[in-house]
Amino acid sequence: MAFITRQNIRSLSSSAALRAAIKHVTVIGGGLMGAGIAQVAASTGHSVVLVDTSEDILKKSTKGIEASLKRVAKKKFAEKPEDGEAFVQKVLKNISTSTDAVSVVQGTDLVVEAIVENLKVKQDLFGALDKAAPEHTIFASNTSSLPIADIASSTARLDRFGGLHFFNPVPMMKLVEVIKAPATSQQTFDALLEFSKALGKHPVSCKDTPGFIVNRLLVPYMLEAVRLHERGHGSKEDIDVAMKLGAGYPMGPFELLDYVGLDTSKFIIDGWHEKDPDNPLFAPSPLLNKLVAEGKLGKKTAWVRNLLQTQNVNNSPENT
Ligand SMILES: CC(=O)CC(=O)SCCNC(=O)CCNC(=O)[C@H](O)C(C)(C)COP(=O)(O)OP(=O)(O)OC[C@H]1O[C@@H](n2cnc3c(N)ncnc32)[C@H](O)[C@@H]1OP(=O)(O)O
Ligand SMILES: NC(=O)C1=CN([C@@H]2O[C@H](COP(=O)(O)OP(=O)(O)OC[C@H]3O[C@@H](n4cnc5c(N)ncnc54)[C@H](O)[C@@H]3O)[C@@H](O)[C@H]2O)C=CC1
Repeated sequence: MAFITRQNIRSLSSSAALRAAIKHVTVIGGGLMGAGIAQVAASTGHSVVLVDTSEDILKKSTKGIEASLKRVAKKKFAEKPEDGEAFVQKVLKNISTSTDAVSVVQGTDLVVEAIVENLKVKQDLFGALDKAAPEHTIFASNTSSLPIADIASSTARLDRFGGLHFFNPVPMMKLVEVIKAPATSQQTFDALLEFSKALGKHPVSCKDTPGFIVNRLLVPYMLEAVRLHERGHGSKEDIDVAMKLGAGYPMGPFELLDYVGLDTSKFIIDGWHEKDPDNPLFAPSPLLNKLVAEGKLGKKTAWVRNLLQTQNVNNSPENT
């Protein structure tokens, strides 16, 4: 039985205040991860603005969110499909889109960045947002592999900057790694933990170390599978089947690389290799490099091709 003490009341009310504090969320990057984060935040009653670089991308992101919500609704409201449709429409109403990050952050409590895995690009974005966002706004990066402290260094709000690392597909994966960089305040860290719980996720606390917990283990494993194949020790199909049936993983390493994105996986491994060139776990893979150079990025390739086609149509003389 829990006794109500003054300390309990204090901690309950401060956690309720933190939960209440994050109402409006700006998600930057409407790709694989950003669309999922926006969907989950909107599904849990947050008001969300999703930002990307073009209206075409945002249209695709919104379509993807709608399709994913329908999958969720199909299960959640199996008995009452009409409630499922109402749920989808209600969640979509919580999401608006913009191509102007600087103007939308002016009224936001939390920025979650999920753009390309490149330190300079992330720093430039946060540097610009820092000047426009209110004092209380917390900044968080969904980076897979970059130090949060390095990204935060482009801002003057080191205490209000942390990591929120979600997993793909965001609507299905329960984990969020919450990263406390050396300068992240306890209040910010607690607010990020509370926010993750408010999304229905299970947060774990991480230090600001390369790959945090999951990717420090998962990325070397996926790359070792590629090397195993490059050495001629197994076909891609057999390696995938072996890890699914022999180790109980839901996807084999090649399926997972395809799912995460070959470009993102390459950004991660190249960045770590640059910092720690003697570590054989971080050795670049010729096969991965070749596929990325050919524009074969995995599951997202069809999405990107589709988008380029749409842009070509929109830019064609008939449409101008
Ligand atoms: C790189 C990084 O920084 C970090 C990372 O993210 S690493 C990657 C981490 N992710 C993983 O390891 C994913 C491993 N894979 C899995 O867990 C599972 O394969 C999976 C959840 C993705 C799919 O599950 P599955 O049973 O294999 O396949 P599938 O039959 O397609 O899906 C089952 C149900 O999940 C749900 N689902 C799957 N993806 C969904 C999505 N994007 N949105 C909504 N629902 C989804 C649906 O309800 C689906 O049922 P329907 O087909 O009826 O719609
Ligand atoms: N793919 C994965 O499985 C996971 C990726 N991540 C991380 O999440 C981040 C995003 O990854 P993905 O969603 O996979 O990438 P993605 O390539 O699918 O999407 C990135 C999106 O950001 C947009 N973008 C780029 N620069 C921008 C800018 N300056 N302003 C606004 N939008 C911009 C792009 O147009 C694109 O739509 C990366 O840091 C990645 O490491 C984290 C967890 C899992």
